[in-house]
Amino acid sequence: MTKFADLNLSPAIIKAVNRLGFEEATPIQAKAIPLGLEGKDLIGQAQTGTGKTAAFGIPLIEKIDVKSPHVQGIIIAPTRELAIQVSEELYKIGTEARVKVLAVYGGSDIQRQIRALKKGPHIIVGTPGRILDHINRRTLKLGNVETLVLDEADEMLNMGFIDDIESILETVPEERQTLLFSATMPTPIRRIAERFMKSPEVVRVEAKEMTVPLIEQFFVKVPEREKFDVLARLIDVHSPELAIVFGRTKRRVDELANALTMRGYIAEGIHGDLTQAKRMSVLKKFKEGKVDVLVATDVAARGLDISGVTHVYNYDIPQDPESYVHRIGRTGRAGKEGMAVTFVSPREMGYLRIVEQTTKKRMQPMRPPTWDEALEGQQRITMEKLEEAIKEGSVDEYRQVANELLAEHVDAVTVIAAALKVLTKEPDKTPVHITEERPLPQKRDHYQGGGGDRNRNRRGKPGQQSYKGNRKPQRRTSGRRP
Ligand SMILES: Nc1ncnc2c1ncn2[C@@H]1O[C@H](COP(=O)(O)OP(=O)(O)OP(=O)(O)O)[C@@H](O)[C@H]1O
Ligand SMILES: [Mg+2]
Repeated sequence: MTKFADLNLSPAIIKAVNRLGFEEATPIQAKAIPLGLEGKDLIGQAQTGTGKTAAFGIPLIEKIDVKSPHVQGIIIAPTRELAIQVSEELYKIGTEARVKVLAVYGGSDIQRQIRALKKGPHIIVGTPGRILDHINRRTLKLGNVETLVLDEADEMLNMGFIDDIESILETVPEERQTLLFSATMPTPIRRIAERFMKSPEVVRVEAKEMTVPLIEQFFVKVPEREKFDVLARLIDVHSPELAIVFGRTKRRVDELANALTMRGYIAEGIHGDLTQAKRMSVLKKFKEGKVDVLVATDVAARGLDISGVTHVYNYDIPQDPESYVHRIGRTGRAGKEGMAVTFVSPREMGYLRIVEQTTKKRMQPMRPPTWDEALEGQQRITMEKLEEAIKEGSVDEYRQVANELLAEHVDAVTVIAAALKVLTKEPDKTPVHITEERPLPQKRDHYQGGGGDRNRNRRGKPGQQSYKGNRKPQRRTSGRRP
């Protein structure tokens, strides 16, 4: 275990890190911070939610000369939300050292950003397009940049940002330090990335699996047209504190958010076609717990760090294993537990196996809950709420009516049952419309017909996990839903 105090950091940073409640450095931080301080180029790869932001943020901040008015560090991130989140974390780490951090991203008032840029920020965090825009307007000068970071580098290169990134790099001095971080770094992408770097060191946290062990991973084999009912029942049974549902397309995200709302869940969708203001307000409500279920596309959720996400549902299995890793990594962060459930239509089983081969982790089969089980789940939540109210003991104002009710009805159980019924959100059968999506093109997994697969079939069937899983992540007992 490495303490931050052993990492040769300045007192201002140690103080900030303590204030953030970080007790010791995570493994990627312990490895990357010393190399980063030495000025080495780094490719950092570690599981989701293990503190990569501070792993590049701390050495970056240490090297800033706060007396200079120039931009000395630039971080490029694939989405606006991520740029904001990273700038907030760096601000917290650097506040004691008086390091000024500014986020620049599209969809927000450029004049205001220009004014903020004039105030001499030391570090800029931004999306590729908006950074370039400022470079072209000459409102952002990168001639004094010493450190450049690409957060979620593989995603940015996948998204076709390579030309933008190269244009940005042309304005950054060559003798800079370049840091590149992600939970996944497929080899071809890494080769492209290395073009920007000088004999980079690869810092990787050796782990048996690519995913976090604290995330329990399940799959449910379910035909497309039954998916929505299964999703609703799973949410009833699991009663997540906060849940994220991933859909494959923007239309799917919109339809799912609407359908969930019609069934009485507090759900909202987020994807790239929404205005920046809308995206930010949805995320804010989700973080504050005013929205229980966030429905999202892959891109919208990369890197997002929202505490309290206990469950991730992949309504559609992702096309590539990397997006699976990033999706489920929205839960199980910073040492917390989480559960991930992936829906897979029978024809898509090949994709599931490919995901498992990449992550080196098997998903356990989960049986879809029945309507009765969903009801039972909701009844249990009502009961927990009642127990809590009893424990709190603040029910005196209700004793009078309780006595009246019991005087009128002979059977106390009937009275309580009625009260439970009123309080319970019964599983809803409101018809909803979800456009059917074609399954992904059939893909054969490498092991089909081989020993591994036979083995799995034998194990899979009788040993099926119940819909409840083994461990259930802690649920917020105060329950927000009526
Ligand atoms: N040393 C630490 N001790 C405790 N918590 C930490 C530590 N370092 C970072 N954290 C917290 O852990 C959470 C996850 O960190 P972060 O977002 O940097 O993860 P990440 O590795 O970038 O994940 P992803 O791959 O999803 O982007 C954040 O809330 C962060 O504040
Ligand atoms: Mg990150």
